[in-house]
Amino acid sequence: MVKPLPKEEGLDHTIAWMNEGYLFLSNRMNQFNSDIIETKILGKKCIAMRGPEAAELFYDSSRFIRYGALPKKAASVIIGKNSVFHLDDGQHHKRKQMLLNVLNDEQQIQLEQISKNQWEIAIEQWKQKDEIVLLDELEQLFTITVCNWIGIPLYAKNVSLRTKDIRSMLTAFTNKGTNYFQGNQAKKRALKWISYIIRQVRTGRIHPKEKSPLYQIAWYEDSNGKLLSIPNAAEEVINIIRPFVAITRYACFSQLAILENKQVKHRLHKDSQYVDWFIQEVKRFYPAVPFVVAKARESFIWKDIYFPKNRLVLLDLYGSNHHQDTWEEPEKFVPERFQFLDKKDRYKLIPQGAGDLEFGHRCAGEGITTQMMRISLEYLLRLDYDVPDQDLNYKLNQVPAQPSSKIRLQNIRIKE
Ligand code: HEM
Repeated sequence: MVKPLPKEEGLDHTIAWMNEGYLFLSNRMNQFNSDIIETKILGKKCIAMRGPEAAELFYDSSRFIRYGALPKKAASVIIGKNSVFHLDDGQHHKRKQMLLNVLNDEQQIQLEQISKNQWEIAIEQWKQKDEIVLLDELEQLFTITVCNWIGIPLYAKNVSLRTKDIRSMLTAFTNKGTNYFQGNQAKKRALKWISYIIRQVRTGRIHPKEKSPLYQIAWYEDSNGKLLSIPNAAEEVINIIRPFVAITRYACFSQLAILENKQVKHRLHKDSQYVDWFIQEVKRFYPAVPFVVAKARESFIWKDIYFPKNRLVLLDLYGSNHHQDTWEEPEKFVPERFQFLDKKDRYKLIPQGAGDLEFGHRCAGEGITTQMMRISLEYLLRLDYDVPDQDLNYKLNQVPAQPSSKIRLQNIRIKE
């Protein structure tokens, strides 16, 4: 027997979604006491679901495809029209392989060194200032690091503009979409910039190191043996730069977690196992990507629910990471909970997607995100500073979320 899906009254719920942000889906699921509901956003009917079983279904590529799932506006500003996010089956697998190769262990070692050098330089500058705004400083630090690592020349005079453009892309849908125009302009500038660099590589005017991300993407051939078009190659480069700079939010939230949970600092200094749990808890607890979208490949029935062909399906990432059936006291920040989580479980902790890394759409940068969070923690823990009065709250209806004050720190000095 097919069950009807609980759904809220009303023609369309886009406004409610903009008002409620990360909580939009959970609010309705809690209200209907159901982990699967129907809703309508941007005029499209969607099935929304949460929890580990839903994640397992969502990442079953025999059931779902990505092509055409994201609305065009979001697709063009956030991730580009022909990027890996939209590909399915063999084409997806081949492109994902290339990206995973770009982000391999050897590259991560290079990245570690570049990142640490940039942290040392930044801290020397912070020591000279009365006050820093941590998020702003980190955005610049991460922009320089990622460009350096990818192999993109970045001149000092352009650092502020490039950093600002990446921030505008990240926040294009913040403030109920009013930042969209800025985000779109920034994306166009970034595409022009990176397209120029790809052209320079292909015409032999720039010689990036053979294994560098820039080299690999510029010379990548698709399944038909053709090089990616220049805009498409530029999109894939931007799809590394943009999420890399997004890690700054996690770095700031780590700092917030330390400020708000005084007991964790001591253990972070002493216990590397605890550092792992802490990073996982930051990723679980604090908001990043609210949900992911796919489209039903064919009609099917799951748990007596009918999924029609082409129906949009949303997996609630934030709601899954805060679901009380999966997590004990989910609204408390408790790193120790991760000592009990089976590391092989691919469907419970899902801030960066779930399932298989190679064959599914799970985030290609998960390892790098953890690595950068660990380095950020290591350096921030070496510092002493004063924390002036400020608004450290973050809003769950602002996507992506960040502490309101962006974390102001004063009188920075290195610990004795
Ligand atoms: C703040 C840190 C990050 C968060 C919260 C995050 C989150 C996500 C999410 C939710 C997805 C989509 C999964 C899906 O569509 O089912 C994704 C995919 C992806 N991410 Fe990340 N990500 C982060 C950092 C990174 C970094 C640092 C990189 C690269 C250096 C990266 C590269 C990618 C790529 C290439 C994909 C597409 C994978 C595919 O479609 O197969 N991400 N990420």
